[in-house]
Amino acid sequence: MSSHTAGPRKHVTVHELRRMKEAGEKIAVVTAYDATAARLVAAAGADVVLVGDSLGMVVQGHDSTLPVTLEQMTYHCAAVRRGLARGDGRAHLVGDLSFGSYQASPDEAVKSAMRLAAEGGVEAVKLEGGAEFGEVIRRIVRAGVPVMGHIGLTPQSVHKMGGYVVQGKDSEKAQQLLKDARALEAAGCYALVLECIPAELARIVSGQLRIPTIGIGAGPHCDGQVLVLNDLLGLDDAFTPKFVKRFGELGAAVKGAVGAYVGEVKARTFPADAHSFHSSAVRLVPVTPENDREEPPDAMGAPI
Ligand SMILES: Nc1nc(=O)c2c([nH]1)NC[C@@H]1CN(c3ccc(C(=O)N[C@@H](CCC(=O)O)C(=O)O)cc3)CN21
Ligand SMILES: CC(C)C(=O)C(=O)O
Ligand SMILES: [Mg+2]
Repeated sequence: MSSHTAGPRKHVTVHELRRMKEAGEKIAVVTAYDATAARLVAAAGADVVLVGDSLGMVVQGHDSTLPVTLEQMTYHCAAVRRGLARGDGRAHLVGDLSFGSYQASPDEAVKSAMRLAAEGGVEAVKLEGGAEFGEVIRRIVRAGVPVMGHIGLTPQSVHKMGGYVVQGKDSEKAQQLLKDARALEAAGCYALVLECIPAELARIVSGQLRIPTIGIGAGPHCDGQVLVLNDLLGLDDAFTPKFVKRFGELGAAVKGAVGAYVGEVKARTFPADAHSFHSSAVRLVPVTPENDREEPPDAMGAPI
């Protein structure tokens, strides 16, 4: 039944994602920003790895995704691609187009998408926006790069939305969102992220589209789900929106492990002999005027 426990590890393509929707198999998407994380999430069975521009907040410490550049997205995508290359090659890799890299003109959007594919090694790009991006999407797809759409709460428009708030709550906004979803499918998107919208609306959108919907804060009726890796690992106590479930408490685990290391360094129990290198030849190092001096005493005043 579940394809990640047994069977061939064939690469997840845009066609495979469509097949999964038709077969009613849920799609699991998770972010990664570096090679180590990519290797771990792929080994855990994620179908799709997303290099999200959320790295601006998670990795760079900004309070929005707006400062992230295409250069930086390319760098992180390439690192994730190299991490995936060390695994079984099953996961599908998508990278976010950064703010400012696709909005000004279709020509610039095509160039940005091609750079992320060529240098970053992604097989698809994701961009935020509704029907107004139809032309941009058509042009990128025509250039050979699959496009994942993203509507609802679109973090690159945080100032337009007036904050990170749930979208599509009244029937007029819900109607508009459904129209956008249809337009994005018609423009050639192969999948669509629905972020922070009512579960009832996400259910209707998912039922009306033939392309898979990937929800984050969009309820259980989407064809797949996406979460930021750091959020699902429980690495950050400060970021706790309603849609995040912590599947681990790695923040506490990290503090525990690093605290133990610090304690052992202070107590002189680390490094032990097992972690040290030895060479009997070193005693034969000739004593010269330069190295013939007493070792400094340690802080306790004892000779080392
Ligand atoms: N670590 C991380 N996880 C993410 O999911 C994420 C990022 N960063 N950065 C980019 C965007 C920003 N995102 C956000 C940020 C905050 C809320 C938030 O505070 N939502 C409120 C909703 C309030 C309301 O409208 O009722 C919540 O309580 O969930 C939602 C999405 C999602 N993305
Ligand atoms: C949360 C997902 C959908 C995203 O766009 C990101 O991580 O940047
Ligand atoms: Mg993003």
